[in-house]
Amino acid sequence: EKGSAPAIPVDPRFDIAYVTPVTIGTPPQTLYLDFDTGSSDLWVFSSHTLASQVRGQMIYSPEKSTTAKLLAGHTWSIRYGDGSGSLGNVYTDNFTVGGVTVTSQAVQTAQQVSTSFTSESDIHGLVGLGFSTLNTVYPNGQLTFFDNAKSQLDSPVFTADLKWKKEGTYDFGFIDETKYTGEITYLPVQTDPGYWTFTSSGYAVGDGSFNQVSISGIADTATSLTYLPTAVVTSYWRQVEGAVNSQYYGGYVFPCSSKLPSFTFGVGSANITIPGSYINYAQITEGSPTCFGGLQSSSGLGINIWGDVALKAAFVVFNGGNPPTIGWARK
Ligand SMILES: Cc1nn(C)c(C)c1CC(=O)Nc1ccccn1
Repeated sequence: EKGSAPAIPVDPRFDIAYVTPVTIGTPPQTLYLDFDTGSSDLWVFSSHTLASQVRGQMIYSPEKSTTAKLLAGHTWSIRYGDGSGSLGNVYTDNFTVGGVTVTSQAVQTAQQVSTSFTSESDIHGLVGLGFSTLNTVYPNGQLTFFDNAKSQLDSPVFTADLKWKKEGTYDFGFIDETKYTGEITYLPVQTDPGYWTFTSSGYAVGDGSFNQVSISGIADTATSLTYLPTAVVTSYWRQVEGAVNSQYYGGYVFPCSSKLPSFTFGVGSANITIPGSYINYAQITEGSPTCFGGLQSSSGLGINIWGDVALKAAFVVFNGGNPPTIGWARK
């Protein structure tokens, strides 16, 4: 079995996130969810979510699904690294993405969500694609959609082909050779504590020399920006006239009129180049001449994060085989 589903940019002015249509239950209820390789909970806005915290999101109503079953005595509560979070109860139900159906998927219904989720009406929940060890359901942790689907997939993989301000795809169970150029370079994955953690072999700014330095970080499809060590990020922004690391805005900002250099990162003996345009993330406010950078320092996060700004420059294979590996190709 294999499947394909679109990764649609939320607010194509700047790619805050990407959402993918899924159906849950019988008859099928459609929601648009943010697929997240940086977490492992599948949670949705629901008929249980506090009305004051719902603002236009589609919701899943288990009481309207003949195949929904309450997972009695189970609750969940998740806190993301950016401080956002949600919590609630758990059902199992039929869950379909791009034609691939898992018949008894744990669907975590939100009773409460934090303000950043309430304010993003285009995101109706998350599908965790990290390792199931990170799942927060208590007292028994639940499996991700990918872990449940793996055995029925032609190959135990999924791929991310995210695009700059355009619709991309998530493929499940196969590798689409038409989606990339050259070869895929596979790297080992550290699965503890449960992220897709890999080590990049270095970086270059623009057409500058390559700095061979190991950078261990997570591939995170639900994080908009890319957060790397301060030394790397300062050497990048030093090349941009007028760029400053603003306490006020919480990161590097620069004149929107700047022509940004590209950023190249090593994957084994190969490399991926992020065009400068992808690193011009957004104006700080509508119409402002000051823009916020897509490449920011990871100091204070305790982890380096290869978020959408980096991922959208590549074709990425999340290989759930034994052992798991992560594949990178140019496109
Ligand atoms: C900003 C940040 N710090 N740390 C440690 C991490 C892991 C992040 C990224 C993050 O929180 N991503 C996120 C937020 C909401 C929903 C899904 N993913």
